[in-house]
Amino acid sequence: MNDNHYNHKGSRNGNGINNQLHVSNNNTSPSATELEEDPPLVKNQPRNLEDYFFPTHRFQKTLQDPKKEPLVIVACGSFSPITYLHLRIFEMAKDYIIEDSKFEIMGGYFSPVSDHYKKEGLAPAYHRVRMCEMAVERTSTWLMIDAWESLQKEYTPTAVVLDHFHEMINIQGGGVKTSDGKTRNVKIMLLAGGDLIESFRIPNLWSNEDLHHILGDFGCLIVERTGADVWGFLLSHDILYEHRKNVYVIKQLIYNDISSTKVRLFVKRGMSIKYLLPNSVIKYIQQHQLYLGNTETIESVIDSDNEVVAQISKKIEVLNL
Ligand SMILES: Nc1ncnc2c1ncn2[C@@H]1O[C@H](COP(=O)(O)OP(=O)(O)OP(=O)(O)O)[C@@H](O)[C@H]1O
Ligand SMILES: NC(=O)c1ccc[n+]([C@@H]2O[C@H](COP(=O)(O)O)[C@@H](O)[C@H]2O)c1
Repeated sequence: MNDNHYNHKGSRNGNGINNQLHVSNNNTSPSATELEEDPPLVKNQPRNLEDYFFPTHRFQKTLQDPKKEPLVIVACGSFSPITYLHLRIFEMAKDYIIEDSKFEIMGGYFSPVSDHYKKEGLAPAYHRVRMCEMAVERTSTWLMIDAWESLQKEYTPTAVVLDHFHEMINIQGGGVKTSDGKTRNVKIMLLAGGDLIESFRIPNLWSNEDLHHILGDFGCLIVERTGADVWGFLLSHDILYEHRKNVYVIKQLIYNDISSTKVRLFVKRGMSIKYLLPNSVIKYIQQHQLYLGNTETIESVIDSDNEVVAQISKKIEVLNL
C-alpha cells in the first residue's frame, strides 16, 4: 500500500500545481462545433512520474456563488478505451449538481488506473491517458485528465487517489478563492457507475477503512447503470447506508450502456466503432493498432443479463483474489 495513504499534509513526489494554462469555466457550455474550432490550450500529461504536473488548465480558481460548496469530481477506471458513456456520466453529474444547487463545480478529472491493475483488455496506461486527453481536449470546457495514478509504481487504491486530489488541490493548490478574497477547501467526490459501487460487496476487494474514507470524508456520485439496483444496494450495504447523506444517486434519463469491453471486441472483429467514441480516439486506436490481438474471453460480454455479475467476477481476478 502507498505510504501516503490518508496523508492530507506535506507534498507527494514534489508535484507542483501548474497554473499557467488557466481557462475559466462557466456553466454555459459552448457548442461542440465552437470547441472543435479552437486549438486546444492543453499541455499533455507526461509519460513518466519525474515530469508529472497536476493539470489545472480548466480548473476554476474562484468560487462564483459563496453560498455553494466548491466541488471537484473524479472518475477512476480503466478507460480502455474512453467512450461517450464515460464523457456523458460527467455531464449527467453536472446537471444533477446544478439542479441540487448545493455545490459549484470547479473541475472534473479522469484518473486512468495504472498497468498494475491487471485487468484483461487494458491498453498500456500512456495510450489510455492520451486517448482520454484527446476525447476531452476539443469537446469540454471543464474536464481534465490526471496521469498521476497511471504513473505509480504499484497499484493505487481509489482512497489514495482521492487523497492525491485533496493534496494537489487543497494542500499544495490552496483550495479556491471566494469573491471576498478568502480561500475555501474544495470537496472532492468520486464519480462512479452502479457496477463499481456493487463491487463494494466483494469480500477483500475494498477495505472497510477505505470505504469509510471514500464515502465519509470525500463522497460519491453514483450513476445508475442498467442491471444494477443502486437504491437496493444502498439500503443493503452497511457502510454505504451509514454515509448515505454523502452519497448521491444520479438517474440516467437516456440510458446509455456503451461498454469499453464491447468496443474492444468490435475492434478485434473489424466492426465499426463510429459514434460510440470520439473520432480522435478512433483514429488513435487505428494508428496504434490497439485491441486487435486481444485474447480476453468474450462469452460473458454478449450475455447482457449477466453483465454486472461478469464484471464483478472479472474484478476479483484483477486483484488476484
Ligand atoms: N453503462 C454505464 N453506466 C454508468 N456508469 C458506467 C457505465 N459503464 C461504465 N461506467 C462507469 O465508468 C467508470 C469507468 O469504468 P470502466 O473504465 O470500467 O468502463 P467500462 O466500459 O465498464 O469498462 P470495461 O468494459 O473495460 O469493464 C466506472 O465508474 C464505471 O462504473
Ligand atoms: N480497493 C480499491 O480501492 C478498489 C477496488 C476495486 C476497484 N477499484 C477501482 O475501481 C475502478 C474500476 O475500474 P474498472 O471498472 O475498469 O475495473 C479502478 O479505478 C480501480 O482502481 C478500487
